[in-house]
Amino acid sequence: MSEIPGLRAASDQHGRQIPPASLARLTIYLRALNSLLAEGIERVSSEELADAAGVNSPMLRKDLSYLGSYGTRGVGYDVQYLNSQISTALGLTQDWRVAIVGAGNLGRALAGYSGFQSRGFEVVALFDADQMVVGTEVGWLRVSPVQDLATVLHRTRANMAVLAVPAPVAQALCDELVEAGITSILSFAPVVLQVPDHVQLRKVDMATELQILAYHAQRAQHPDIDPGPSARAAQ
Ligand SMILES: NC(=O)c1ccc[n+]([C@@H]2O[C@H](COP(=O)([O-])OP(=O)(O)OC[C@H]3O[C@@H](n4cnc5c(N)ncnc54)[C@H](O)[C@@H]3O)[C@@H](O)[C@H]2O)c1
Repeated sequence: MSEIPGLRAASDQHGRQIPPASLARLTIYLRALNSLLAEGIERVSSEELADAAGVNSPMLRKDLSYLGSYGTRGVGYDVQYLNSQISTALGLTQDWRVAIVGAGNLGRALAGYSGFQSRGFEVVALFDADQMVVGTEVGWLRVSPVQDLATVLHRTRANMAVLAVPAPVAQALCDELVEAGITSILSFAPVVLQVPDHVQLRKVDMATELQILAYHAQRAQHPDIDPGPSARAAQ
C-alpha cells in the first residue's frame, strides 16, 4: 500500500522511465506547443520553445531526448509531430473519462471548467452524498447519489476519478473507487490516502504550494536571511 508522492514516470521510446521532473516539464512543452499550433506555427527552435516554457534550451533538449526527439539543426522541431510525440508519451492519446466525487464548491467548479475537455479529459460523472445536492445540475451533468458510485462509474466508463470531499470520508471513498476498478485518482482532500500498488494516486495541495511560494518570495525579498545550519551545510 503506498501513496505516490510525485508524477509516476512514463516510459521513453526504449521503455525506460522518464524522470518525474522531465515528465512535469513535458506537460509544459505540450501547452506551449498547443499555443503555437493554435497560431498556425509549424516549426519552432529549441530556444524559442525553451523560452515559451520558461526553461533553458539544454534542459529542453535533454527532456525531449527521452522521446527520441532531437530536432534538426537550423530547422528546429516540427510542432505538430512533437505535440503528438509528447501526447503519446504522456498517455494523452487515450480517452480519459473523469468522475468527480464531491459536488461542493470545488467539485462543482472542476465539473464546470471547460479547459479539461480540450486537454483530453471529459468529466462524465459527478457524485455527492447530500440529498439537497443530488439531482442538481452542473452544465450538462446531473449529480448522482454516491450510493450508486459503482453502477454509474461502470455505465459512464469512467477511468479516472477526482476526490473533492472532506478529509474524514476520503479514504472510504478512495477504497470504493479502487473496488470499482478505478486505477487513477487525483485527491484534493487534505489527508494521506492509502492505495494498492497498481493504483496511481496524486494529491493536490494548494496550501503546500503557497507555503513554498511564500518561502521563495521571502528569500527574494531578503536574500541575506540565514537559512539555518542544515541548509548552510547543504549549500
Ligand atoms: N488541495 C487543495 O488545494 C484544496 C483546495 C480547496 C479545497 N480542498 C479540499 O477539497 C475538499 C472539498 O472542498 P470544498 O470546498 O468543495 O468542500 P465543500 O464542503 O463545499 O464540498 C464537499 C462536498 O462533499 C460532499 N460529501 C461529503 N461526504 C461525502 C460522501 N461520503 N460521499 C460523497 N460526497 C460527500 C458534501 O456533501 C459536499 O457537497 C475538502 O477536503 C477541502 O479541504 C483542497
